[in-house]
Amino acid sequence: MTSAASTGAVVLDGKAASAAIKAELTERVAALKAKGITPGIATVLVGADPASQLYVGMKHKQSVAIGMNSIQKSLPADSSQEQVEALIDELNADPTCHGYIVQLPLPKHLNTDAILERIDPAKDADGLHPTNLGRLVLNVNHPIETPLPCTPRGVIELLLRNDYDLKGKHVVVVGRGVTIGRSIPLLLTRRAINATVTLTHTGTQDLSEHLRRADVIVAAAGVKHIVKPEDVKPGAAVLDVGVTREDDPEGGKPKVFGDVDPRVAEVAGYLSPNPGGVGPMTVALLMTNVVEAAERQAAERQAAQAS
Ligand SMILES: Nc1nc2c(c(=O)[nH]1)N[C@@H](CN(C=O)c1ccc(C(=O)N[C@@H](CCC(=O)O)C(=O)O)cc1)CN2
Repeated sequence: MTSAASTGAVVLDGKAASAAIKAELTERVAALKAKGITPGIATVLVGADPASQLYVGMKHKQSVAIGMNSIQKSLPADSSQEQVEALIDELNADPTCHGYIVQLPLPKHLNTDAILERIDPAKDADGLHPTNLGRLVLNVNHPIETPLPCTPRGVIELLLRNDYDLKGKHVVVVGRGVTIGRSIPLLLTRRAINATVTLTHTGTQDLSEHLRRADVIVAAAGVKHIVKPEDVKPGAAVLDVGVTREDDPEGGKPKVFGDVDPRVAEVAGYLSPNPGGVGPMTVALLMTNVVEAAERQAAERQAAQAS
């Protein structure tokens, strides 16, 4: 655990936590390989959005580094719904692929919901298939543990790996997107965690008042610096998840901003940097979801052989 030298806030270092997860996964992948199963992860990228290309590239590189088989599928931006769905069918049928994601956002002409719904729920590495989200709502983990959305899982893992106890804490989530805002309250309120959650969004009245009551803030609205230092209770844990890209008027690289004003470091007790906080955890938990899918397959194979 490190403190930001000038502020005293504990830095929730996502690079360090994800490195620890990847070291653990490397051993689990080796154990699967010893049983004749190489966990396979696939990504589907439609179009050439630079940020999506970066994220898909990171997923591929890190999966290979821990010994997984990585399959990268790309389609042009003007692909039809049928072409994307045909690729989904191909991955559903591919026995070397244990889990995969469709990189979001998709080009606007495509029906994202229909594409996500076509993914085999057992291979849904993002945990965004309606069956898996429904199982999360119902809190059912039998006969299998449902794949959970990666960023919410990453936020919680980042806190737990920094010995932050969420039990009884009041968490205010900002943002109502399905990848984080809508799903993280369901995880935080599980009995094993026992936090209490307020879900806010850009339409919330008196957002500052809600934020000031929070022990933990998860900022995932995608609005540059929506969380200001005066909104944060001294000592609170603040996790910066949102990303806003602004073009450089001078033609340089786009500038990247988080949802949290950097001056929050002067007030917060714990702060996840952005970059270097929740982003690396998302990738680590994605790989975890796929390794878990391969482990389930290994267990099923063993059970079939025993019977
Ligand atoms: N199908 C999905 N699409 C998207 C998801 C997702 O979980 N599933 N989340 C985001 C993008 N994302 C993963 O896909 C993602 C975002 C950021 C990072 C990350 O590690 N960022 C680095 C900074 C990288 C840089 O800009 O140089 C960091 O925070 O340190 C990983 C994954 C939207 N789409």
